[in-house]
Amino acid sequence: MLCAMEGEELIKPITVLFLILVLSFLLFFFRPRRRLRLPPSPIGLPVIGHLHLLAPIPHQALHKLSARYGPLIHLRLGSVCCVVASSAATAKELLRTHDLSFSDRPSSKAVSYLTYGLADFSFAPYGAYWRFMKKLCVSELLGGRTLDQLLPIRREEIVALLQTLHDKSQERQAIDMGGELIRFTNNVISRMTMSRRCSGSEGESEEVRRLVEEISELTGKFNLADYVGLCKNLDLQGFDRRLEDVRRRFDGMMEKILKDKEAGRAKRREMGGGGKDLLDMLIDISEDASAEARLTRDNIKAFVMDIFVAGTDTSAITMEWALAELINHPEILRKAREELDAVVGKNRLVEESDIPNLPYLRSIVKETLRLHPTGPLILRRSNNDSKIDGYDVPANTTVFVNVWAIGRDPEHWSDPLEFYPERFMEKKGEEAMDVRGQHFELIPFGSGRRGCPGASLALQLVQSTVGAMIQCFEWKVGDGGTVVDMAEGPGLTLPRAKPLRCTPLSRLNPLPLPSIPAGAIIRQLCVFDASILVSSPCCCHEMMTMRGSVVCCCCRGGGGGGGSGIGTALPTPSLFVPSASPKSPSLRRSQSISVSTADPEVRDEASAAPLTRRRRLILLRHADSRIGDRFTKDHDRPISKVGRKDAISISSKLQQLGWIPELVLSSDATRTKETLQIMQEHAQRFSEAEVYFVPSFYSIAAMDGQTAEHLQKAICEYSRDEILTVMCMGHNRGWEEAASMLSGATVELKTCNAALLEATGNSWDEAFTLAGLGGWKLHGVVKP
Ligand code: HEM
Repeated sequence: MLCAMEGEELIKPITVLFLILVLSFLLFFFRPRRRLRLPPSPIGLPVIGHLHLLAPIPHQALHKLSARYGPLIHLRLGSVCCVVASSAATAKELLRTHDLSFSDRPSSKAVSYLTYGLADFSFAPYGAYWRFMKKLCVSELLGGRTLDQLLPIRREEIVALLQTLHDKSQERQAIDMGGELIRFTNNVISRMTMSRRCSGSEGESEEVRRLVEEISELTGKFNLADYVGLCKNLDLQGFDRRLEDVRRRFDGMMEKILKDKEAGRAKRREMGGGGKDLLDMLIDISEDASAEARLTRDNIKAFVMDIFVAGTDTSAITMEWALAELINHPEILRKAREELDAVVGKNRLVEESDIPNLPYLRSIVKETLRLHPTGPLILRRSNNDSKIDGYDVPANTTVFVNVWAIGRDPEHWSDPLEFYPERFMEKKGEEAMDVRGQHFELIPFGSGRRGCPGASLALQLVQSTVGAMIQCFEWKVGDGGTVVDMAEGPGLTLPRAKPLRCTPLSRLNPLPLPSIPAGAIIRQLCVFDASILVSSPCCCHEMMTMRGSVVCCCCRGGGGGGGSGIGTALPTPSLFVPSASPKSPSLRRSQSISVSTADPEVRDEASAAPLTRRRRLILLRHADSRIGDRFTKDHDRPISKVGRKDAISISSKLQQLGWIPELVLSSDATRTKETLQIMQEHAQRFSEAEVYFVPSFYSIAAMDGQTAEHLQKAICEYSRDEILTVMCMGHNRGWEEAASMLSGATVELKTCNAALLEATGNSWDEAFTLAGLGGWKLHGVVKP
């Protein structure tokens, strides 16, 4: 009886469990399935889907399809599900509103093989490694500080290019400008990356150039194996053999370069000092056991490949299109030359530091990037299901943003096919339209997390080179033609269908070339090593002390200004310039630096007229706060006793330095409000500022990588052009991340620390546009 009872009791739970399992199984398989609402799509063919619709030039074909089916369309390329965005609004939805969901890139057999299994940066999946590399790119490798240090390389290569053009002009021969410009950008990138040129007698450097061409071709070519499942393991197009050959050659060459580099580093260590290129910085980080992520040898090789592939053709082809447009528009060429003659004159070569005063030249480059974006299709991949414009975009969808089509959208651009730089100068404020991902009707460098980290370098290079070509030469169509053919050819980077052949005629004879002092490159390359910093003509007039001696800090603004390199530093003991990288020992030093307390306006000495205005941004983290009880929300935590003392101290120090804000934008959290209140009570001049509490400052600081852009928007919205000093008060991580991203240095902000940043521009919008990420000058971090 007892046994029977126990048996029954046992059977009951098993039966119930069984029923639950059966029910769950039935519910799962017969659940009402939500039908996906995919974007509109043309009729596809079996197996290949819409592949046949992409010929002959994908971005043009996609543009035609979007004109018929709308700004968001759905395609099936073989077995790969894709969506294509062709309007500013849909691009914004994908790249800003849903940035995180679309922050991966699709991979292909060629990409995966050539990048050592996605060990690079451009195709690395969005995750910890990519974030580490992004930070490194923005703050060091491609940041403002590094770009300044490598300025002499760009200047020297421009001079070499002009000299070549000048020599050829004497022979009155038509030349292949595309070829000259690709050689030029390869030389710049190659010297910045590994201190070698890509032309001349160095055979292996020539090989780099050939390899870059082949890698770009292979990664951009359509491979059936990536799209049609049946062909996955077949090599119908003979790709595999070429991939193996290219990778073997690239790897062999990189191994040799790395070995040479390692030998050179060992020698330099023995002798002390020495310059650093990007490869040195990468090796430093790979050897740093305390680095956030460990860089492997494959990571380094793959990153070098990225920089070459992403950075050379794109910039060269942009310059080629700009020149072609100028030759076809002599009136625009004349106006640009007049601007250059008025601002720069004929006795010296245009410099990067002249660019802020050359709005027409900047507009020409913007107009070129609008009509001829050398990344015509941005490629992303969704990592989860999203809703865009009311349509479903499932996870794992390949996304194309048609930048080329967006730049020609008549909704945003009048006479969109006209080359008309004036459109950026017509209405007040429009001239400052940003090309770096803020205005979605013009996104040649993409936008959001995966936006181009080389945009500042590319703009500096393209603007100054196009400026120099306009300044020094008249241009004629080559081989007897009268108009340059503007047809596009197939390829990832919008190449021209026919090479640009033209004849340069020297306009200034002799060319106003600067004499480059021997050792100038060493001085710039070795800027991390103070022992090699010596006096030499320098652009900036600010000095810093390093290892006891006072030297020019070579901070911003190009060179050739002719100031003496040696001067006297102002004593400002409470300021510390954060190291370029806390990870890399050679970049870890902190130095005292002078802070300009002068009127923040840059003046043309001859006319005493203001040209561009210095704009100062103080990023202040709130003072120390008390841990609240369990009923106090984080937002409402008050500041502590130490915080009070610190707030008083920081207000005195900022006042002493003359960094007094006219506008304060502050988070509305209790601890930031209280910090400001104490500062205002203690230092009268802080209470004269206009104050706005911006609630979003509290939440944005917790979001990964978004604070800098958010601050830019808030400042442009709340500030007026005549306000020259703005203080933004908020929280970490966002505040120190924004200070690092804007300045290109690694900035640490403890509570009540203020980062002092400066950029120039006639408006805040212009200052942000011109400086970009990494281009703000960091004066230092003030501590209580
Ligand atoms: C006119 C010149 C250039 C143009 C038009 C251009 C355009 C672009 C575009 C459209 C993207 C994709 C952005 C996105 O997904 O939102 C990109 C990514 C990238 N660019 Fe550039 N670029 C140029 C120059 C450079 C230079 C000079 C470098 C470096 C030396 C560079 C390095 C990169 C890298 C590493 C990426 C991948 C970023 C990532 O995946 O996170 N680019 N570029």
